[in-house]
Amino acid sequence: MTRAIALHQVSKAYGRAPRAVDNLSLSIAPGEFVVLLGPSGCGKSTVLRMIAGLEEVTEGELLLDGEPANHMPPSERGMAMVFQNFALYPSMTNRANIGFPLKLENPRQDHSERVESTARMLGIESVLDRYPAQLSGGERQRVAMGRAISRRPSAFLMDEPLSNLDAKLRNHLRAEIAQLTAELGVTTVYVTHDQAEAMSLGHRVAVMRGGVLQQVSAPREVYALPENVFVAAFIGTPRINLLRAVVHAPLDGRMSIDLGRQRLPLPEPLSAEHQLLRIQQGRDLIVGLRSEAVRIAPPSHARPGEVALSGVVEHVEYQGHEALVHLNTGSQPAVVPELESARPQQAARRRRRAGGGGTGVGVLERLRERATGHVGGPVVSLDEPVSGRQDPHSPDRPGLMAGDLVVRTGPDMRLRRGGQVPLLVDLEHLYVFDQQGRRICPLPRDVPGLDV
Ligand SMILES: Nc1ncnc2c1ncn2[C@@H]1O[C@H](COP(=O)(O)OP(=O)(O)OP(=O)(O)O)[C@@H](O)[C@H]1O
Repeated sequence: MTRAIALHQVSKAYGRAPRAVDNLSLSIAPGEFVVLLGPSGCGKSTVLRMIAGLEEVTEGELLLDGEPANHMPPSERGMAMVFQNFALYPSMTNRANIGFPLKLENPRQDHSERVESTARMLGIESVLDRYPAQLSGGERQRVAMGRAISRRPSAFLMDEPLSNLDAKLRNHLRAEIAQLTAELGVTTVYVTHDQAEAMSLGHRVAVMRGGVLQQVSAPREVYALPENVFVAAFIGTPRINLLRAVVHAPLDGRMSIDLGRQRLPLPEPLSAEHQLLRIQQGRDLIVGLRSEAVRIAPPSHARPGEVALSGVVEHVEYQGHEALVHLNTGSQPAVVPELESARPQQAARRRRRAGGGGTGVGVLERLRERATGHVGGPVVSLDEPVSGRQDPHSPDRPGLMAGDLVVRTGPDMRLRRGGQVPLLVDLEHLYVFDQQGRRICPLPRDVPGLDV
């Protein structure tokens, strides 16, 4: 039988260090495939190990099929773990490795039929009588999976099972894991720091940072409706363009978003969501534009909802099937590591107590200051501002950086470095994040009293 797994406000502390997992709540339905995604050290494996019973829960409650399970011994949980390092017994044949858990459970029974049907499922019948050292990495990981499956566990817990394999094999095994877990219908919790893997495998993806759960949603939703700037920046390749911005809302004129040297005029009549941006007037905000929201085309080609910008070509990355064009639009990129606190609510309260929160101090300074005592620390290796590298096209505006926007084009578009190109921005795909890095446009679902 497959299991429901629920964590209620679960925390894990190792000694006096900041909590490795902080107040995490997550309910996983029987048969569901949930991926825990986040940068190294964010607490993913610790969550998995608490579910397995290999790590004690410091605070909060773990429920298995609705029953409290904080103190249930691992062997009674009926779960199987698959790790990154295959951990097979080198002196046993692969057949004996797969059959080992069955033998432990029931030493007198003949398990050969179960071992062979498991091997068939994984396409490794022909290597059963070899030893692990005689296998390729992919075959070894299949044997490790076979060992986990053979006992017909009620849940699979997989900790980066593919990260030791080369890219081609990883893609191949990824598809196999998806198929296998779907066929078996077993609840699966899968840990990875690879967003592409998470997006392709999970029914839902749980994004963590600094021990704190940031968002749990279906893959499409984490991409299309990231709850904060950290999730927006962690999911998607190339990374979302994040630019510092200010809303400009004159009483007698058209509302626009000021990106530094250029403005994005909001289409009229204003949508309800764009209307609400009026209250943000004058505050430091962050605009998010995924590469598919911007295209290189003249204003005369604008479709409804598209507005014109321009940019200077800094660099073109050819990728074969497409090219990524790095442009300078005269705006200032927002720096992600300090942008979003792992605990936005607490951080906001602290700032209010300190009497801050106005518009006098730059958002980056405040966020950087907040990040100093932060459990997560610097967690993403995203672009830092390059000191001393100023916009060569705007000598009167020191501090502006080159290459603030990345746009996708077909591989054949001829672009000259330093040349000016016209851009069209699709405002349907515009994200706006507030000073705490929370998404405010499109509106979050949980805004009380608002129905737009
Ligand atoms: N046994 C332990 N004792 C002390 N600290 C630990 C222990 N295990 C993990 N930690 C700390 O807890 C935090 C979370 O670690 P964890 O292994 O869960 O992260 P992770 O997201 O799985 O990282 P990775 O992707 O690198 O495996 C880290 O700061 C780590 O150093």
